[in-house]
Amino acid sequence: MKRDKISVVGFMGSGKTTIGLLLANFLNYFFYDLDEYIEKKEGKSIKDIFADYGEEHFRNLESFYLKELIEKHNKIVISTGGGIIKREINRKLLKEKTFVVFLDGSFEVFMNRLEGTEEKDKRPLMSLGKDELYNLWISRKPLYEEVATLKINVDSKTPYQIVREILDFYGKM
Ligand SMILES: Nc1ncnc2c1ncn2[C@@H]1O[C@H](COP(=O)(O)OP(=O)(O)OP(=O)(O)O)[C@@H](O)[C@H]1O
Ligand SMILES: O=C(O)C1=C[C@@H](O)[C@@H](O)[C@H](O)C1
Ligand SMILES: [Mg+2]
Repeated sequence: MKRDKISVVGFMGSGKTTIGLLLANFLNYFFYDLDEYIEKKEGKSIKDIFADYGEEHFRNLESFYLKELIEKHNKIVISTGGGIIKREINRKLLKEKTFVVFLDGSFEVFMNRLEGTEEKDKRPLMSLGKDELYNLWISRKPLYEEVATLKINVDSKTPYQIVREILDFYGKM
């Protein structure tokens, strides 16, 4: 059961959406990006959800829709939002029900990859100062590690190389 559900976790800009989609295509699994799923289900952008109802409300939606996706589907890849590991209930669910890929790497690389992309403006937390964002990454890193079935360093690797590594490991499980 657990093998049929893959989740991708990591900080903003680590490549969750890119890698998750490519991985799903290789495996012929369904693909869901949790951020996009929430926006579609709620008919509102994440930025507007944060602005109108606050982060706590967004976190409630995030937990609700994560559970819904995991319960509803098999043969699925879910790319999560960067803050999914904040809540213990999400970490427990991810660990118990999915094969979790943590996209690790350097903060500078993540920030450079987001620079100049549309994604940057879509993420309310990207308006935090660089020091605050860095501290957020440092405080979250152990939580990503706690849930990870597989940790991959994504610095200086193409998306194809990363997916190949995941598939190599996944095939051996
Ligand atoms: N391995 C890689 N090498 C080079 N560029 C990459 C790599 N992975 C992702 N990118 C690029 O980096 C940017 C961020 O990637 P992506 O949107 O997949 O990250 P994310 O983790 O989903 O971010 P967010 O948390 O903001 O949703 C995109 O422009 C993407 O094309
Ligand atoms: O790192 C975070 O806390 C977030 C990351 C994004 O993927 C979105 O889920 C949202 O902007 C919050
Ligand atoms: Mg994304």
